[in-house]
Order: sequence, then structure tokens, then C-alpha cells
Amino acid sequence: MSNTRKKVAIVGASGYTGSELARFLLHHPEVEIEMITSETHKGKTFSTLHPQFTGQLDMPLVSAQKVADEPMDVVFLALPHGVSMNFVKQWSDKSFKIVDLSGDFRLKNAEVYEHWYKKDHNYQEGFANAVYGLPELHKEEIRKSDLIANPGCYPTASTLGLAPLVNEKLIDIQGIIIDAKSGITGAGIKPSLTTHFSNVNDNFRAYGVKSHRHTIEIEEQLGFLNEGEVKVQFTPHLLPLDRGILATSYSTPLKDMTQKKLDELYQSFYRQKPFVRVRESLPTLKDVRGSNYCDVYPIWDERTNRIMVFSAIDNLVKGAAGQAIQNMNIMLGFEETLGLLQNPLKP
Ligand SMILES: NC(=O)C1=CN([C@@H]2O[C@H](COP(=O)(O)OP(=O)(O)OC[C@H]3O[C@@H](n4cnc5c(N)ncnc54)[C@H](OP(=O)(O)O)[C@@H]3O)[C@@H](O)[C@H]2O)C=CC1
Ligand SMILES: CC(=O)N[C@@H](CCC(=O)OP(=O)(O)O)C(=O)O
Repeated sequence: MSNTRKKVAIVGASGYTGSELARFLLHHPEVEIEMITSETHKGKTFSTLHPQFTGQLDMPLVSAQKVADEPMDVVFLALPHGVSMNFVKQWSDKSFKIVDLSGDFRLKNAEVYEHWYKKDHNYQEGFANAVYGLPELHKEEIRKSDLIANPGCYPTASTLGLAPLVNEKLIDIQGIIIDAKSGITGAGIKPSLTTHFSNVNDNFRAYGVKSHRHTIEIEEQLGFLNEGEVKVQFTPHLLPLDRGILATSYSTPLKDMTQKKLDELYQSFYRQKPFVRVRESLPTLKDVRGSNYCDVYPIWDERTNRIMVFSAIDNLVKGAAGQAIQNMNIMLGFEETLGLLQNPLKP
């Protein structure tokens, strides 16, 4: 362990991803949580809001405006879309690195953002500096970056499931279907009618049909790999569970396919990628619960000549906080897996 630990701040720590960031960073051997912010709860301790941290992380919550007063190495923004951009803009001349968990800088430019997010963007310049933080595809750019646009949860599961096929130009990129299901923590801590217990419990529904903002995020990332225009029919569903995403994608091969070819392709593509596990059985949400793994399992159906890929992640970990720390590790020159190989949560 080094005695010059890097100083990090978690901004927006009263939410779900803020709490997950703390869960991992608290045990990270090379960093110190220097500051945790909350506007609504400043003055209280972090463990008052998240009692599971009692005796472990009892530091007081302060306003985000205090972050720039202290020397920091990395600042995590666990804030809603439309809020993060203000801080990225305000801190653009600071020396610390930023990992933004929101969608404010994930897309190509402000125009595309405004179309899909239905809100104005006030810091277009940020797009030029931001690197899309999916380490399995962009590790070298992440290493040199000062601003990471941490991917969305559904795009992480979906893109990792399809990347080997799209990269090798093996499937029809205009006819991809992704059917994805998420636990409710994906919707954040603020209650709403849709996430109300009695509307979620013993219930199941699709939402965001034809219009979910993750459609474009997946299309842009797969398009980058294929250098072509990707069209995805993406439909998310809300599961009556707290956490986890299972994305099932369907695509049509352009060349002769066999299960053996598919297995070899996935094994080879993910050989040096410690957080993607190519499975030989269908992944379940409990297999990845609490961990930073993305489990993928590709199957070719010779009867229909379709490829199905099943990918499972924990939306709060590989889909948010864990991936953010994986990005931090890469930016700071640490081992990619540092602090992230805790035991998975018990089912
Ligand atoms: N939940 C998930 O599975 C995933 C989430 N993300 C993204 O990560 C980000 C955080 O998500 P999540 O933790 O779920 O969100 P939450 O809604 O759980 O928490 C967001 C926090 O942001 C703070 N906040 C809200 N409004 C403001 C504001 N105007 N100014 C400053 N702070 C504000 C609040 O803290 P306080 O009031 O205490 O300051 C709140 O607790 C979001 O952009 C989300 O889209 C990405 C991938 C997956
Ligand atoms: C279940 C649920 O509501 N999930 C969220 C996605 C969460 C996520 O990935 O966050 P970003 O908004 O940062 O992209 C949704 O569909 O809006």
C-alpha cells in the first residue's frame, strides 16, 4: 500500500450510485475518500443517510461547492443528467480528473444530446474532451483522459454483448434487437409513480419504447466499432427487483455461422478483459450481483439462423459505480481491477 493515496470526492452521495462508489472506494488500497457531498443533507453524516456505513464512513456531508477548495485527484459526479454538466463546466480549469456518471457527455455532440434527452446542453466544449468510459473498448483513450463519460447501464450490458459481432462485421447492423430488463435502482433514489412499490411489485412492464435515450448511446458505440450506421430496436423493461440488468440481443449473421466460431470469437475478443466473463451457460442476475462483472453468453440458433447474446450486469456496479472506479484505476495508472474484486453480494 502506498502512503500517498490519491484523494477522491463523491458528489451526489445521497443517491444509489454515490453509495456504491463509497462501498468500493472505502476499501480501495490506493485512494482516500476526501469529501462526500450532498445539497439536501449537508451537515449530516454519510452514515446517517446510508446506515450500512455506520462506524466505517461517518464523515460529514458538505456542499459540492467545497470540492474545489481542497486538492483532489479524482472527482466522481453521481448526479442527474443536466446537473453534472454545470460542474464539469465550472471545474474545467481544475487539475483534478472527473468521472461523470450521468449521460451529459456520452454522446457525439450537444445537438444529439438535446434531441434524445429533450433538454438543453450548456457546455458543448465538454464533448471534445470527454472519453466514453467503456474500458473494454476505449482503454487507451481513457488512460490519457481528464474527463470520463461513464456509460449508461443498459448500454454497458448491450454493447459488451454485441461488440465482438459488430467489430468483426459478422451481423446485419441495421436489424439488431435488444430486449433488456432492469431492477428499479436504475431509476435512482427519488420515488415516482412508476417506481412505487405497489406499481412494481408482482408487476412487469416495458417503457421508453422507440424513444429511450440509451438507443442512441448503443448505436453510437457499435457504429464506432463497425464504422457504419447501426440501427437498434431497444426496449427496456422494469423488473420487480432492486438491482441487475439482463439484456438479450438478437441479430442475423451475414456469413456462415457455427456455435464453435461464435465461442472462439467471444473468447478471443474478451481474453485480456478482466471484467467480462464469457460464459458457457445462461447468466443470471445473481451471478453478477454486487460485482463489476459483465457475464456474456452467445448462442447461434441454427433453426432460425439468428444469434442471441445474453448479457448480465449489476446496474449499480458495472453499470455505474464499479465501471467508474475501473476508469479511475486506468486514468491513475493502477491495475484495472484494483479495489474491485470484492466478493459478490450474497443472493
Ligand atoms: N442508478 C443506476 O443504475 C445508474 C445511474 N446512472 C447515472 O448516475 C447518476 C446518478 O444516479 P443515481 O445515483 O441512481 O441517482 P440518484 O437519483 O439516486 O441520486 C442522485 C443524487 O444527485 C443529487 N442531486 C440531485 N439534484 C441535484 C442538483 N440539482 N444539484 C446537486 N446535486 C443534485 C442528489 O443528492 P443530494 O440532494 O443529496 O445532493 C441525489 O441523491 C445519474 O446521472 C444516473 O443517470 C448511470 C448508470 C446506472
Ligand atoms: C430502471 C431505469 O429506470 N433505468 C434508467 C437507466 C439508468 C441508467 O443507466 O442511467 P443513465 O440515465 O445514466 O443512462 C432509465 O431507464 O432511465
